[in-house]
Order: sequence, then C-alpha cells, then structure tokens
Amino acid sequence: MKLAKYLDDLVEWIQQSVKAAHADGVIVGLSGGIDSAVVANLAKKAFPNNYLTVWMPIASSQEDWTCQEAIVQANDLNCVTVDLLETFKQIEKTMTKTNVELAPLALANTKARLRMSTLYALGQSKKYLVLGTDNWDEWHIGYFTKYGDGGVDLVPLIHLLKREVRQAAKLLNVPEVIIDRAPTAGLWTNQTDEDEIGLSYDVIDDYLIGKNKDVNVEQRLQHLHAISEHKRNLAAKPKEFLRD
Ligand SMILES: Nc1ncnc2c1ncn2[C@@H]1O[C@H](COP(=O)(O)OP(=O)(O)OC[C@H]2O[C@@H]([n+]3cccc(C(=O)O)c3)[C@H](O)[C@@H]2O)[C@@H](O)[C@H]1O
Ligand SMILES: Nc1ncnc2c1ncn2[C@@H]1O[C@H](COP(=O)(O)OP(=O)(O)OP(=O)(O)O)[C@@H](O)[C@H]1O
Ligand SMILES: [Mg+2]
Repeated sequence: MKLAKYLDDLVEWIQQSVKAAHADGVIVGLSGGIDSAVVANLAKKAFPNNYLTVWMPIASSQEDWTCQEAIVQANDLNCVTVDLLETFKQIEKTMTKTNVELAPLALANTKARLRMSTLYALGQSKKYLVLGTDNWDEWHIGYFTKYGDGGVDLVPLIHLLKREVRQAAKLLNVPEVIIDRAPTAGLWTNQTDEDEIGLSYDVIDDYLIGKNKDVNVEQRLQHLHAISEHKRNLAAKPKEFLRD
C-alpha cells in the first residue's frame, strides 16, 4: 500500500475511534519534533474544527521553540501554550522534601508525565481523545515514558518506521527544517534519541523489516523489546480471586 493512502486510512481510523468513544475530537502535544508534527497534521485532517495542539515547554530549547512555531505557521495549526516550568520546579521541590534522592531519569520522566496530565485535563474538558506520537521504532523498544508520552488514547503511528514518518511529514508539508532535525526527547540538554539508544533509527528501521541481521543489533533490540513489554500493556494484574 502507498503511504499516502495509509495516511488517509489513519485519518479515517482516528475519526472512527473518536466516534466510537463518543468523543468530539483530538488533542496532541506539539514538541517541535517530526512525530508530533505528523500526528498534529493527521489530527487537523480528521477534525478540522475539533482538534488542539499544545506546546508545553519545561525550559525547552530555543530550537524546540522555533521549530514548533515553524510547524504552527507552515501547517496553520490550532495551538495553545502551557508553560510547565514553574509546575515542574514546584513538584521537584516538594518531592525533595521526602529525602528520597531523586534519580535524574525519574525527574526527566516527570516532565513527560506533567505533559500527559495537562493533555488529559484539556482533552477531557473539550471531550477530546489524547493522541500519542510513538512510531514503530519507539514503540518496539519502549523508548517513551510509561504513563508520560506513553499515556495516551490512540497511537496512530506505531506501524510506521521512523523513515516512513519522515516521508509522511513530506507528504503533509511539514517544514524541511523539522524533517532534517535530529530526533530528541528534549528531557535534558543536548539529548538525542540515537545517542541514548546507542543505535541509529536507520539501523532500527532495517532490523524491524528484517534487513539488518547483525547479531549484536538483534540482541540489543530484542533485549530492549523484552524489558519494555510492561509499557505496551496495561498494568499487570495478579491472579483472579476465586470466591468460595
Ligand atoms: N518488568 C516491569 N513490570 C512492570 N513495571 C515495570 C517493569 N520494569 C519497570 N517497570 C516500571 O516502569 C518504570 C520505568 O519506565 P519509565 O518510567 O518509562 O522509564 P524508563 O524506561 O527508564 O525511561 C524512559 C525512556 O524513554 C525515553 N523517552 C521518554 C520520553 C520521551 C521520549 C521521546 O522519544 O520523546 C523518550 C527516555 O529518554 C528514557 O530513555 C519503572 O520505574 C517501574 O515503575
Ligand atoms: N515541549 C513539548 N510540548 C508539547 N509536547 C511535547 C513536548 N515535548 C514532548 N512532547 C510530546 O511528547 C512526544 C514524544 O516526543 P518525541 O521526541 O518522541 O516526538 P517528537 O518530538 O514529535 O519527534 P522526535 O522523536 O523526532 O523528536 C511528542 O511527540 C509530543 O507529543
Ligand atoms: Mg522530540
């Protein structure tokens, strides 16, 4: 199937899912990265008058700011800003009072969870479902925060490779500067996905479609997939209670 046709199907799927949930539209966080740019455009196509994108900086980089501005302008998106920096500082300060030493990664993940809370509050208020932005690569290896950016209602891109998301962005007229950017979670300064994962998206893409048979790559990706299984399922349930 051609990607353009698949994107049309995704738009229809979003519409049908919203209807089935008796909701009125969709909401998505707009980061200045390519995944959310693509999802935002699908959201607009699905519900031209009932979608919202939300820019939620937490001391985000100037580059993130200019990129999300560029997407909003180029694609004429409906976007609101919720600056979460003070909220983040406050929750960090309050948690510090427990004397539990906060791990840097745990604090970084708190940023993603504050964004999730914001999307659900705005979304429920407008009867909108929350759209996730994970692509196949991220979904497969669990490269997202559980109940953070992973805490969403619909995950439209999870069958698309990162390189297909780039092609989709071209089809949807996302600005070139966004398509050419190094993917980043933006959870700390100069973080890039590929540095943190230790593999390029091209390598992961090839592995997923059976074109990379390198044993080291295979082992690493199988490992990341196995340890992130819990993120792709709902909370683990104990055995059933069999009443007398
Ligand atoms: N086996 C298991 N069964 C049930 N639950 C399990 C579990 N193992 C861990 N857990 C739980 O999961 C938690 C760890 O998972 P989680 O909180 O997600 O944290 P974790 O996977 O350690 O970190 C999130 C990763 O995703 C990356 N990320 C985050 C956000 C956005 C993006 C992006 O691309 O934009 C990337 C981030 O840079 C980092 O590498 C543990 O604290 C524990 O509560
Ligand atoms: N500053 C932000 N404001 C709003 N939403 C954000 C922000 N940072 C992250 N998000 C949300 O978290 C999601 C996960 O981030 P991720 O980095 O995987 O996607 P991306 O930034 O769209 O693309 P890329 O992976 O290429 O950087 C984003 O798509 C977006 O929905
Ligand atoms: Mg990003």
